[in-house]
Amino acid sequence: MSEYEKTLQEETVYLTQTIDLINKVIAHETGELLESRRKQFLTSRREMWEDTNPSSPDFDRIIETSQYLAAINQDTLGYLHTTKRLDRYQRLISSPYFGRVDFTEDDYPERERLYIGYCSIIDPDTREVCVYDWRAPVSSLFYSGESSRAAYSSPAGQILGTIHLKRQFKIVDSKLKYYFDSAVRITDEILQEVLSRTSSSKMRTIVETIQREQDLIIRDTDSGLLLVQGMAGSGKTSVALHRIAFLLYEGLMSKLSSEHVLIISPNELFSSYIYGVLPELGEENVTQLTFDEISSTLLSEDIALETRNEQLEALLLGKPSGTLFRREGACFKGSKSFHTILNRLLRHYAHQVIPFQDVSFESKVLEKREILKSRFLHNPTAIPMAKQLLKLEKTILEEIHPLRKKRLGKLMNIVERSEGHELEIKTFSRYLSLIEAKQFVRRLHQFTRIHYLEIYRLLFRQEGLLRFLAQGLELPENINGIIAETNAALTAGQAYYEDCAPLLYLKTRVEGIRSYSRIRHAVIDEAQDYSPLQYEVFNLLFPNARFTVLGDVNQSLEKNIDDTLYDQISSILRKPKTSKVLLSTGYRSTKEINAFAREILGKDEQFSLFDRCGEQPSIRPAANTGEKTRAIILDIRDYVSKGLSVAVLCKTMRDAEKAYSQLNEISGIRLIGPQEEELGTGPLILPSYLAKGLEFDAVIIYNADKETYQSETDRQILYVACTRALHILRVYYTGEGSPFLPPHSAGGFSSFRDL
Ligand SMILES: Nc1ncnc2c1ncn2[C@@H]1O[C@H](COP(=O)(O)OP(=O)(O)OP(=O)(O)O)[C@@H](O)[C@H]1O
Repeated sequence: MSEYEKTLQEETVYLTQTIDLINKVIAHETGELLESRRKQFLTSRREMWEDTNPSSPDFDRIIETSQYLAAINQDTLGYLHTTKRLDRYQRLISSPYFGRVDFTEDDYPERERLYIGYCSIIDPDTREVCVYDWRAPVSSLFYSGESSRAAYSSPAGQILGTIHLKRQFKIVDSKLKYYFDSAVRITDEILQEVLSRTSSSKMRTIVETIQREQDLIIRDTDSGLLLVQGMAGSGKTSVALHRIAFLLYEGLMSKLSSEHVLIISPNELFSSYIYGVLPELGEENVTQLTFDEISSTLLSEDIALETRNEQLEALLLGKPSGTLFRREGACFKGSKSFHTILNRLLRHYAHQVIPFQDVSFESKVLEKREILKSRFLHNPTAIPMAKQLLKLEKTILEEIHPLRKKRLGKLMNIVERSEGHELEIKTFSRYLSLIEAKQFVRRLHQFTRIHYLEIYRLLFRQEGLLRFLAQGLELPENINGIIAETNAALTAGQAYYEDCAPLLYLKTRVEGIRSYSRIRHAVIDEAQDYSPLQYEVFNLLFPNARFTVLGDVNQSLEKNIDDTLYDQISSILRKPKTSKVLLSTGYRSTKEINAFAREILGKDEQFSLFDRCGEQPSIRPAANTGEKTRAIILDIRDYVSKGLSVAVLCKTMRDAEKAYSQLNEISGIRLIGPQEEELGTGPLILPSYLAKGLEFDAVIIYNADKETYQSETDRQILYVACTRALHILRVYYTGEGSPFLPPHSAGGFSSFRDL
């Protein structure tokens, strides 16, 4: 028997013991715990019905019943918690762990064998840990370490020691298929195997093959702001989700739970794509919101909003020169300069625009306008403007309340003396008093009621105001056009997507929004899609949160940005400890696809290519649309027959609709638009911006011609589209190809004509 077979046998014995143990735990929990929880739960219910009369209107009884209800809720939660845990154990039986580390702690002679799995398994009799949760401090030894000397942080401090072995297992249906050993670094073999699988419409967990640089991000607990720049497919989203699972596990002590965590996601398709990951990691799902959803919740009562997808369609359609003005406007309204202008606008509004007036009652001045204004402006407690004015209003109304009573007496005298109301002196006097009060309140509201939307409108409506507030700042070349166009849209009751952030900023500053103050950790994925002003909004909306911000400056769709983005984010979010990490290995695509995408980008980026080889991407010029359509149909049918997921990616929705009209004879093919929330199965046609963050076994670029992909931002869109492919990439065009496509000969990429 070889050494390998001997070890395999030994490990099989440990596996059998572990499975027996899981069965013992299940039996223990089912038999004793579950039964006692069930009994407890039934007893509480029975007691409630016997001891109380729930239909009684008696107040004491209601309190009594609610106490019972609280107890029942507690018992129900306990019962559900146990059934959930049992569910997890049942699933663990098929694969209880995936790794092992042998470690000797300094000053202790014993060599410990630590098995690592999705969750801890503890012997209920001996309390011995047989499998450690991958998030436990000691499990970090499995993922980290370049040398045999290693350390992990425990509640008691740093534990130093020596790693003797790292072993990875492939266990399927409770059977040990094989294992790999390495001295210090977990090997690539299992990662190779995982990455060569076909994709599905749902994201998978990566617990078994988390790489060292990813693990450092997942386990970072110090940073108030963690910034991650990572190339396409480097695992940013996966790492973000595993980090949430880790923080929730860690947070058991600090009471961080799923309702305190929020993911800002690029669109609903993406949200549904990642929806299953946290439950698979044994955690509750956390709230996911798109920027559109935040805007809609907070602004849509006041104004009709353009969505991000609508904005992208408008920007991407047509020639870049045709949309220059809109692009300039969008860039300006998201800029740091515009943030300064908004701050100046608020100050200007408070000092110059709010029409403070003398408050008089019965022709006697009670409050001078100068005094009111100065009380408002010298407000040491940073209460938002609108709230402060409401406070002022309340004080004034309280002040005139006794005066109104006196005034009613006077009015009654007047009415009594006048003719025609002898029989209704009291009623008529009250009526007159009410009219006077209404007039008074209306006058008061002229300076105590302000609205963020009016403030924003003023910026574009009042001639010269924006230029006045922009003194010392650089304005876009087409500023007059931008002002006129924005004014027209706002007057028509519409806001462009790029106006949503300024409106949210003003609303939050003016009214003070508390809706998201419970959030203690915010994860922002696709960080490059947000402007500096949007980050200012995040900062205001989530004042109590730490942030994990992940992005790729090369995947911006409508603007050119660079690494300085992260410096800007850091200076906006201003957290005590900020860390920046780079992920430079792409795991999604084959080496060939990654190399192809890198050529499209044309930058000398520090990418390292993970060594998973596959078919060369092929560039396929076609003589005409008919030839192209026939070739694509053949491709799709071939991939579908092999069980691969396929996406035809176009630049815009309009292009996608055209492609669909030509390819709709393929059975089950679907056109995915912005309203779609699920990817489902079967071949798909969609614009690249909706495919952001997603992946497919085979990607077909529908029309990579010179006309469609010509600007620098088009280059990035093409890069995003190509990097969605795991195994196969085919790029079609008619006419002249985009200048960004790698030359066939240089890249060694096969061409349709050469085949
Ligand atoms: N350590 C890993 N082990 C196994 N698979 C991994 C690992 N890291 C990443 N992957 C896989 O690589 C693919 C890309 O991951 P992910 O979507 O998280 O990357 P990303 O950086 O967010 O990509 P993009 O920026 O292109 O949206 C996924 O299929 C993911 O499962």
